[in-house]
Amino acid sequence: MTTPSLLILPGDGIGPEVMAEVRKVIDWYGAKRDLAFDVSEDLVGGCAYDKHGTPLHDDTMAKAQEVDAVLLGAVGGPQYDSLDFSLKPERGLLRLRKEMDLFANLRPAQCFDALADFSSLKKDVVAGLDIMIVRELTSGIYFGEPRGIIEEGNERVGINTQRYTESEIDRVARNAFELAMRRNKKLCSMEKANVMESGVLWREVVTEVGKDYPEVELSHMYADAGAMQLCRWPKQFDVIVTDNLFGDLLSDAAAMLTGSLGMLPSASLGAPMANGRPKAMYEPVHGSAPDIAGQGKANPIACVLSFAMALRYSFDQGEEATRLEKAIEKVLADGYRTADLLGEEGKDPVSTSQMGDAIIAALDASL
Ligand SMILES: NC(=O)C1=CN([C@@H]2O[C@H](COP(=O)(O)OP(=O)(O)OC[C@H]3O[C@@H](n4cnc5c(N)ncnc54)[C@H](O)[C@@H]3O)[C@@H](O)[C@H]2O)C=CC1
Ligand SMILES: CC(C)CC(=O)C(=O)O
Ligand SMILES: [Mg+2]
Repeated sequence: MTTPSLLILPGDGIGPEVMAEVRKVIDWYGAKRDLAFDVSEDLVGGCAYDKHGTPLHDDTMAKAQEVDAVLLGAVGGPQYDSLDFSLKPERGLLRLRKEMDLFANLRPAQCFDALADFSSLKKDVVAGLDIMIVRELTSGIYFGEPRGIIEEGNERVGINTQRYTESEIDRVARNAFELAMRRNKKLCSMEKANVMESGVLWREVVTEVGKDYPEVELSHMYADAGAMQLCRWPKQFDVIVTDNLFGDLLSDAAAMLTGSLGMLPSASLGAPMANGRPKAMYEPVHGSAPDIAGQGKANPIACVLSFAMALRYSFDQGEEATRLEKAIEKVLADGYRTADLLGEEGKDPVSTSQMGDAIIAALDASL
C-alpha cells in the first residue's frame, strides 16, 4: 500500500502555532500506530503573498490537487487589509476550495462534557450536544458574479451576487441526507425563501432530493429563525444543511455552544477521486486570530480535531479518529484549558504547546 499523502498549509497568525501541535500528533501516529503519512508543507495566505506576491502560488494549487488530503491552519491578518481583493490572503483559501471543488463543508459542533459549564448558554441546553452543519462551500454569494465596487451617479455601490444552480443545491443536499442517514435521520434545511429567490429554489431542490431519502425527517427553517433556534434549543437539530453565507455565520454561532471557536473543526469534501475517497481539505473553523497570534495562547484543539476528521473521511481510520477524539476528551476532563476555555477571570491557562503535549500523553495512555 502506498503511503497516504498530506499537504500541510499552516498559513498566517495562529495557523502555524496550532499546526505545530498537529505535526506532533501526525508524528505520534507514525511512531506508535505504524500509520505514516507522506507530509509536505507549503504557503497559503499572507505568507504566500509576502514570498510570491500571490496568496496561492500555482505550484501549491497543483500540489493540493494531487495529494490525498490538505490540512490548512488559517489565513489573514490586518497587515493585508488594504490589498486589492484578488491579492488578499482569504482569496488563496477560496481558490483552494473552488478549484478542488470542495462543495460540502462539514462543521460538527459537539459539546464535550468537561466544557458544558463553560458555554455561554446554560448547561442543560448544551450538555451532550452533537450536531453537524453542512455548509455549501463553492458557490453562493462568496463567488457569484457580478461583484465589485462600482461608481453610480455620484456615489460608490458595493455588489455581491447570491447565485445557486439546481445541481449545486442537489449535490450538497445529497451529501447532507447521506450524513443524516448515518446519524439520527433528521435534516433541517435553512435558507430565506421568504425574501430570496435562491432560497425558494434551495427549498424546492432539497425537498425533491428528500424523496430519495424517505427515512430522513426533513424540515425547513428560515435562516434567521434557525440562528435563534440554535441558541434557544440546539439539541432539536441533528444535521443542518445551508448555503455558503448562512453556513459561515451559523457555524461560528454554533462554536459558542461548544465553549470556544478554538474547538470547532471542519472537513471540506468534494467528489470522489480515483481511490474512492473524496477530494478533501481539513481546517479549523476559526481564523488567524491576530489578537493572540505569537503569544502561545491559541487553542490547537480545532486543528487537531480537523486531523481526526481527515483520519475518518480521507484515510479510512475511523477507530484512530475516535482514539484522538477520546484523547482530547480526556485532556479536557483532566482540566487542561487554554485561555479561551477559561473566560475573563480565568487563571493558569496552559499554552498551545502544553495542550499539544497533553494530547500526546493522552494518546500514549490510550495504548
Ligand atoms: N479559515 C480561515 O482561514 C479564516 C480566516 N479568517 C481571517 O482571520 C482573520 C481574523 O478574523 P476574525 O474575525 O478575528 O476571526 P478569528 O476566528 O480569527 O478570531 C475570532 C476570535 O476568536 C478567537 N480565536 C479564534 N481561534 C482561536 C483559537 N484557536 N484559540 C483561541 N482563541 C481563538 C480570536 O482570538 C478572536 O478573539 C481575518 O483576516 C479573517 O479574514 C477568518 C475566518 C476563517
Ligand atoms: C474565506 C474565509 C475567511 C471565510 C470564512 O470566514 C470561513 O470560511 O469560515
Ligand atoms: Mg467563517
